[in-house]
Amino acid sequence: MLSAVRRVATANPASLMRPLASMASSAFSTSTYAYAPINVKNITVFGSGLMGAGIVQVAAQNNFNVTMVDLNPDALKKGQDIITSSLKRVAKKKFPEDANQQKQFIDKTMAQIKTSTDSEESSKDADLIIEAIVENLKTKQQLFSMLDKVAPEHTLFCSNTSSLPIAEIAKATERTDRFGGLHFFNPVPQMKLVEVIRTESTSQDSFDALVDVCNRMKKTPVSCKDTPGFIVNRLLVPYMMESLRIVERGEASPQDVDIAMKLGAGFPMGPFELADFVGLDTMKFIVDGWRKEGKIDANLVAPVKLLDELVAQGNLGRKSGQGFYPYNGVGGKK
Ligand SMILES: CCCCCCCCCCCCC[C@H](O)CC(=O)SCCNC(=O)CCNC(=O)[C@H](O)C(C)(C)COP(=O)(O)OP(=O)(O)OC[C@H]1O[C@@H](n2cnc3c(N)ncnc32)[C@H](O)[C@@H]1OP(=O)(O)O
Ligand SMILES: NC(=O)c1ccc[n+]([C@@H]2O[C@H](COP(=O)([O-])OP(=O)(O)OC[C@H]3O[C@@H](n4cnc5c(N)ncnc54)[C@H](O)[C@@H]3O)[C@@H](O)[C@H]2O)c1
Repeated sequence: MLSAVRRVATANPASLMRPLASMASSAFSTSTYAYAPINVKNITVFGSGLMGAGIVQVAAQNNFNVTMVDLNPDALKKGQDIITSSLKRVAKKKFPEDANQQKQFIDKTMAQIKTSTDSEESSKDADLIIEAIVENLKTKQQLFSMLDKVAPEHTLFCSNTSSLPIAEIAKATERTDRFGGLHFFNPVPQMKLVEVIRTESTSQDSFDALVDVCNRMKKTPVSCKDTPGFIVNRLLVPYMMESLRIVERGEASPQDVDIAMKLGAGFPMGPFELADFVGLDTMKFIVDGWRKEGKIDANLVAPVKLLDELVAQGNLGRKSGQGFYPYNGVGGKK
């Protein structure tokens, strides 16, 4: 086994997944598809917020037919604004001297995207449904339980959850073999990584189809078991919580902690800038959820007043204009 792992470790990322996937299958049930493996073309994304909008954009940029669903037209408009603002940056890089080409690129990408508040209508032609709604287990379970009754039998279901057990979300459906996790990173258009999570019920064909979608989105997929925080967040949560405690103990300011981690550890953002970027509400959902679940050292996720107070005041970071730092209307730092 070890020599096999060493052998694949030198392979390029795309092929790395297949050997890992086959090795991983020894740790998971290899129940075969009840339905023919599918070539995903139509993707429906639930949630048009920070992450849902980014996932929709990247899918549309890579020629998937995409439907973006949220609760109301205002939320959908916010998602569309996130996408157009990002596409302008991407277009300027792709066609630096050609405003006409930039406009064509943006218009073509936006034409691939449908928006809707009708969950049932938006699911009936989906090959893959990706959920990126609020980080709340009950809400996610309610959504998938409803979708399981209206989506085609072959449709794959995925959650973009940062911290919730995929198996817990999946158990609200009758398609646990066609259910996995696709954990994208923020900002989705810029971050190459996607964590592909399989539960003990995810079939090999479903897992392979999800890896294929990541590759077609020009992402670099890694495989992980359905464990708290998967890979990145399992390491990120303790680091960010200890950053909070450094400030809570009066040992350093958020600004100096951020500067220290950027200049001392080479991070692109310090922990407080990152928390404002991700959203303090999402952060609190994650930490409170892990404390309740009790699967990791309770000290790592003990409550910190500073975070709880900011969220209680509605200071959620960039998305609300104020978090650890103040922001102007478009989410940039003042
Ligand atoms: C302290 C509180 C503790 C609370 C405790 C709770 C703990 C919980 C922790 C878990 C959180 C989990 C969240 C989630 O599950 C997992 C994640 O997503 S973690 C976040 C991962 N992302 C990052 O770490 C981002 C790090 N930051 C960066 O990479 C960069 O800062 C940036 C965001 C890319 C911005 O880069 P800058 O250099 O600052 O600014 P630029 O504007 O120049 O951008 C650089 C480059 O990127 C392109 N770009 C940026 N944003 C976009 C976009 N939205 N769309 C398209 N392109 C974008 C930009 O055009 C530039 O391109 P270039 O010119 O360089 O080619
Ligand atoms: N923010 C990040 O950096 C980040 C990164 C990776 C993963 N995630 C995960 O992605 C998910 C979304 O996070 P976000 O930051 O995009 O949140 P967000 O608050 O920006 O967006 C959530 C969206 O979901 C919508 N929504 C809520 N309930 C819904 C429902 N029943 N049907 C349809 N839409 C619904 C909301 O209206 C909102 O527009 C969470 O599970 C989070 O853990 C977040």
